[in-house]
Amino acid sequence: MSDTQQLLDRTVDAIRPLDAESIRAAQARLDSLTKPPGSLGKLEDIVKQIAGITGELGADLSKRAVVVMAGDHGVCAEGVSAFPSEVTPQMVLNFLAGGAAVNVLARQAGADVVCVDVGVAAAIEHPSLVQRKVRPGTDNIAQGPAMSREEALAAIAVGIETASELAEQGYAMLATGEMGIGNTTPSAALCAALASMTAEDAVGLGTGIDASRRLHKVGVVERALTVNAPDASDPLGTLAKVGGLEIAALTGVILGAAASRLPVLIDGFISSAAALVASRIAPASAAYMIGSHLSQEQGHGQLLAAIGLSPMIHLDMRLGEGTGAVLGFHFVDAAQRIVREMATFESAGVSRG
Ligand SMILES: Cc1cc2ncn([C@H]3O[C@H](COP(=O)(O)O)[C@@H](O)[C@H]3O)c2cc1C
Ligand SMILES: O=C(O)c1cccnc1
Repeated sequence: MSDTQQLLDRTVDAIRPLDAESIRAAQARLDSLTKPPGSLGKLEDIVKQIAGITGELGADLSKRAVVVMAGDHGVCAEGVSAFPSEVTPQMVLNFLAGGAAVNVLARQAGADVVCVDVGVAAAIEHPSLVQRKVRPGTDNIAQGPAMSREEALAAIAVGIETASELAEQGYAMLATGEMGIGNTTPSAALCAALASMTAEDAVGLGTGIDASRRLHKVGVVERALTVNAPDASDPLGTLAKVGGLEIAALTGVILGAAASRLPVLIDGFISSAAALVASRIAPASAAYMIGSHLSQEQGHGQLLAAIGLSPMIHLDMRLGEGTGAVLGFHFVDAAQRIVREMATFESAGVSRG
């Protein structure tokens, strides 16, 4: 068995269920606070989930990072995006210079941005770029597999190692982000292959194609499914056939975060496709995921539902990069602050119903 397969198997084995006793203690604490039971809605769910993950109530999650995985897509040759592949390395340099939307929103949320080249088609030189290129872009999924099974495992390993290194450095919470022109196409193919969605349901406008180009993109996804015949009972093989390098690496980040008992905020359509693969490889990993926003990308709602996630915010965003996920950090902070600072019925002298 290959080293990367062993790393994946070890990581999956290390993912434990959440701590039921800590969840019970969080529920009891929440019910003692000066509010009708359950009235803080999803904030209460987050408090319980974080307690179950960390084993403590109101844990300090201030050291956090968004991992931006970058890779290119052979399927861009089919004309599925409004932008050319050159934008992928150009945006990577923008991330490294601190000028992209995710950098601004990460600063707002006190998060570091970690940018990893796992499969950009061009060579990028920058001292802050994590160089982990598995191969320079995928092959065209409309004609054959995106990559080999071994390459998919290698990209997953990059993500697992990134998450476990961040955990060792004391990061307490992660978010997923990506950059890869064309990547809404393999993401839609993964939805169709693993979540029983039709290509028509799963394909959206991505960076802003028009309605007729979207119909063409639906046909490209259908061709990718016919040509590759992915098997839903083999999520790794499906990822290799119709996925992408940055998607595979994000699958690894999510599995690695779960194995290290770190909460992981899931961004938009592409990150959620990676989360879908993670949940199919290791169902226990879903308990460590926190849905962030509902992307405008068609199919994101159905995709989140297939993983069992529900979004916290609806801001009509459709960018990716991790922008929605880092905004989600603010709501996790708010939830943790509630459980740390709110008065109880007893301490405030408020009568219970
Ligand atoms: C300037 C620019 C910045 C971006 N940041 C994220 N994306 C987003 O758009 C791409 C997916 O859409 P499609 O499948 O239609 O190509 C991904 O790179 C995603 O991260 C961007 C796209 C552009 C053009
Ligand atoms: O939801 C996303 O992640 C998304 C949607 C459109 C384009 N890029 C990313």
